[in-house]
Amino acid sequence: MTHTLVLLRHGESDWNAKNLFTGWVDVDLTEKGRAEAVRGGELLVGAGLLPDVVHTSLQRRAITTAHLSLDAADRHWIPVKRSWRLNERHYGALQGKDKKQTLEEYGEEQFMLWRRSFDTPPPPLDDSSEFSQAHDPRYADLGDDLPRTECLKDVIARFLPYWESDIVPDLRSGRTVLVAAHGNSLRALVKHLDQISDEDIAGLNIPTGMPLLYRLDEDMRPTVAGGEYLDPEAAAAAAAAVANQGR
Ligand SMILES: O=C(O)[C@@H](CO)OP(=O)(O)O
Repeated sequence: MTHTLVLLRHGESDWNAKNLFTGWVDVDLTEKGRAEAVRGGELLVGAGLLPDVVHTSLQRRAITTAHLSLDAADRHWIPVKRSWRLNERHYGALQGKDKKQTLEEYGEEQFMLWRRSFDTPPPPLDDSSEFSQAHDPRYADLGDDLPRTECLKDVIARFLPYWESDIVPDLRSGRTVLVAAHGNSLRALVKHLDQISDEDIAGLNIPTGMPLLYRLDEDMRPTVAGGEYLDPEAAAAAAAAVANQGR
């Protein structure tokens, strides 16, 4: 018997469209992003994949994507579980900065270290910044867990406890599980599932609004390495566009 997991990165956000580092800043979807979310739901229906439960972050772009795609699949009524542990990687002092300008200012090597290295976080964001979440009521209970910056390694460390405590039990109970989250929080999960090395994960990009299906065995290992995008051609083109951001 296999377990069914569908990963969905949110549709295009306002700051994806503006090419700004986003992280924990709570931006909305663009009209294109909303359409991507609806299409994601239609792809689920077309593949006969009807989620029984959805897990999302505490961020609007993932919450709205989950709602729009489930609405399109007539599954708007399923239970929802939300956790900050599914949030996008905190981008530290880069939050709110233009990707192209950052690339020009710091050069290709530093830019890619901050964007895709496994263990180099950007400089921390000051609590007084307009892009800080230090005073955001939804994170009031986090205490010392509230990040001021994160690298992918940090995201894995805060995501995996939730994977084990909340998502794996839903999968083991036979539910079809939808995880609606973010480019880098989903990269953290895919790295774990596919056991991708710290070096190779730098080359993996998750496109917006494209459902990615994993069938998992009893050990929660993928039966198909890398999973299967429901629309593989569109997903490949969209992933290449993510890789090229800033250029
Ligand atoms: O800005 C961000 O938070 C992320 C996702 O949009 O960007 P990147 O793909 O550069 O990690």
